[in-house]
Amino acid sequence: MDFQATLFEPAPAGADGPTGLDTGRIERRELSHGAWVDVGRSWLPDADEVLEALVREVPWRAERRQMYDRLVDVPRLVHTYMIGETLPHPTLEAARDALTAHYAAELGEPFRTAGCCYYRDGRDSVAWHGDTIGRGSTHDTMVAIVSVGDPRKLALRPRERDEGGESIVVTMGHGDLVVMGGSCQRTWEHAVPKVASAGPRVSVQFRPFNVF
Ligand SMILES: O=C(O)CCC(=O)C(=O)O
Ligand SMILES: [Fe+2]
Repeated sequence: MDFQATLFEPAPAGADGPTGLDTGRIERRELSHGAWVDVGRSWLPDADEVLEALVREVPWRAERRQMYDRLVDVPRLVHTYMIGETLPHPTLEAARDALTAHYAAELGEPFRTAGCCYYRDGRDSVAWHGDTIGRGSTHDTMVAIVSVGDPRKLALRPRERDEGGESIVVTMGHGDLVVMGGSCQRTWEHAVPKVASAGPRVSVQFRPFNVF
């Protein structure tokens, strides 16, 4: 099931004004177990330029992981900008800072790192997981994702599925913002499933210190 616009509570109007990075347009959906997800459609300005800069300038790395007795390719390219590193487009830095300001009261700390994933086509994906390395496994936190390029689905499901909680899907389109918050990383899992056909998509995940 896709998100209906009507399922979202309008967020309190922000003081950010009508220009780009308007955090007043972000809408929240409460999930179970104290998890929630915020969505801002077409939120990121300069999305075409940002996509181009990301594809061109990020030092993309292919990873391989041990799977039982064999090494398998991780089906996407990755790179993480650590604290203090310059991001490949100024709009990404402006976005991170706007998100830090918007969520300051609720999050209590800035977004610091920027994880980048490059999904080259529909075969690239990320399997079900929570971002539970570091404090996300024990504390409420946030992971803010901006998505550029072809739309892909972010699927979310409660970790304990015997309680009847069904999974939901948020389509992440070009320039969209999706923030997973509250207990989402430890009580829910998320995935970007493979699809029959898709063009390139890059996601940038802003995280606080010690959340991965
Ligand atoms: O690409 C995305 O939007 C999600 C990526 C993700 O879940 C992760 O890197 O932890
Ligand atoms: Fe994740």
